[in-house]
This record gives sequence, structure tokens and C-alpha cells, in this order.
Amino acid sequence: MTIQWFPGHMAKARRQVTEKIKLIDIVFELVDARIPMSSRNPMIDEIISTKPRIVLLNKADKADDFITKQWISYFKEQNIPAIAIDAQTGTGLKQITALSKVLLKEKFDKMAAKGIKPRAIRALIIGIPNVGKSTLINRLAKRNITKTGDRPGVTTAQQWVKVGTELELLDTPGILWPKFEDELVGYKLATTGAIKDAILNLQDITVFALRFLKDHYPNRLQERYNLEELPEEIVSLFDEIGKKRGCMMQGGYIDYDKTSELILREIRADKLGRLSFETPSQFDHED
Ligand SMILES: Nc1nc2c(ncn2[C@@H]2O[C@H](COP(=O)(O)OP(=O)(O)OP(=O)(O)O)[C@@H](O)[C@H]2O)c(=O)[nH]1
Repeated sequence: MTIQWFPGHMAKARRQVTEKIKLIDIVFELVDARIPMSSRNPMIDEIISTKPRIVLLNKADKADDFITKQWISYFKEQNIPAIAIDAQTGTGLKQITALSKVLLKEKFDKMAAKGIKPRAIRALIIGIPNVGKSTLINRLAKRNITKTGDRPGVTTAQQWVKVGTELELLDTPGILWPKFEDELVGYKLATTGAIKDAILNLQDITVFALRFLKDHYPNRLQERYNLEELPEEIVSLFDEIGKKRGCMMQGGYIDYDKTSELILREIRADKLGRLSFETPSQFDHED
């Protein structure tokens, strides 16, 4: 689903999430493990405020394991517990309830001391479009109905979905916008397939991706495209891949759109292996 985010939509999405947050004990902030910062909402801290939260690094099956571990430490340093998960297969999901119980122990102990009847922990999943919110809800709830059309502006009654006996989720996740005004964030979102290619120039996205791969995963690039050495210039790299894969136009020219589509499709389908497009060290000096 692609949402066109206009100021009115953002304000409404924020209002809806703020309303939902009032109903719950803990927020599960879902991000893409390959781009944990770029797949977050820029105002998330302000929106969540003091509610306890767990960052869920989803699609960890597609991300570079070594870097995912660095991200977990990075969040931990900021006192934000983070877990790597794969909502599609269910890897890591058991830790969610266990960690929620730890984080909410004090609150629930206090409630018990006041004589309030024990109840399940109430949680809300929040994330930008396409990070896997519906997949996670369905997985946790062990059901197979993929919710679609759950876009801001459609008011539905809140319902709780049971996850075992100790946790329940609001059945509609909170959807917030990414920080798309930052061009680099846009390219990372596009490379991972989080936003439609049409939003940015296809060849520009591919130039970003190739440059990134050349700097961070040169061997994977060489191996996948059978390149004896990596050319200095990105255009030459484009040319070589296009030639090797037969993405040509009449007259023997490289078809750059076709080459771009091929490269991006292969990156997204993990043909170059598990890739992460940002590391904590790139964010150490921010804030
Ligand atoms: N490989 C992998 N794919 C995943 C995972 N989680 C979700 N996906 C895929 O990511 C895509 C988006 O998942 P959704 O659950 O629709 O994402 P969403 O956040 O609900 O999206 P919106 O409805 O747009 O807000 C789907 O193609 C899922 O199959 C995961 O952990 N690993």
C-alpha cells in the first residue's frame, strides 16, 4: 500500500496513534532491520512519549546479521530494548511477550497491590507502511487474514487480538509516515522496496544502491555479476552489469531502466545475500 502523505494525513495519523496509545501498556515499534533509522517515523519519540516500548527489527532474515546485532546494542545504549524478528516465519516472536512482562512488571505489581484484577498486557504495533505490521499481527494472533485497506482516515472500532493468555494487541496497527523529505532516506526506502519506485527516479535509486554495495559489499557485487574487478565509475559498473545480463537496446546501447529494474529486483529478492543499508556508526554523532 502506498499512502500519499500530506500534512493533513500526517496530522490525522498522529491523532489516531495518540488515541490508540492511551489504551495500551506498551508500544511495539516495528522497523525494517535493514534500515532501522530510515524506516522510523521522525517524531516517534515525541508521539510515544513515556510509554514503554520495544523496537522490533523486522525482516531480520533479509538483513546483515552482524549489523543487526550492532543495532540491538545501539538501541540498548539508549535504554530502548530491541529484538530482531522475522514476522513471516515467526522467528524471535516468543521474546516479545517475555520482554514485555519484564518491562511492565512494576506496573502490574502495583496494580496487583491495589487489588486490581490481573489482565493481559495491552500492546499496539506502530510503524511506517510496509514494515510488516499486518504480517506480525497475523503471526502473533496465529491467524491468516491479511488486513488490507487499513489506511488512515478509515475509522474502525478497536478490537483486541489475543496473543496467548498474557498479551493482547489492538487489531489495527498505528501507521505513521517515514522521514521522506530526506533524500537519502528516500533512496534507502526505495532500495528495500518500502516505497514504490515511481516516487523516485529508478536510475537514481539504482545509482544509490550500486554505490552503497560498491562501498560496503564489493565482493557480493563482483560475485553476483561475475565482474573481474569493480570499475571506479558507477556508470561503468552499470554498463558492465547491463552488458553481462543482456539489458541492451537497439544499436548496442545499454538499457539503463531495464538494468535498474534487474538490479533492484535482485537486491530485494536477496540474490546478493543479506544486506543492511545503514549502520549505527553513521548515526553516532546525531541528536
Ligand atoms: N522477508 C520478510 N518479509 C516480510 C516480513 N514481514 C513482512 N514481510 C513482507 O513485507 C511486506 C509488507 O508486509 P505487511 O504486513 O503488509 O506490512 P504493513 O506494515 O502491514 O504494511 P501497510 O499495510 O502498508 O502499512 C509483505 O510482502 C510481507 O510478506 C519478514 O519478517 N521477513
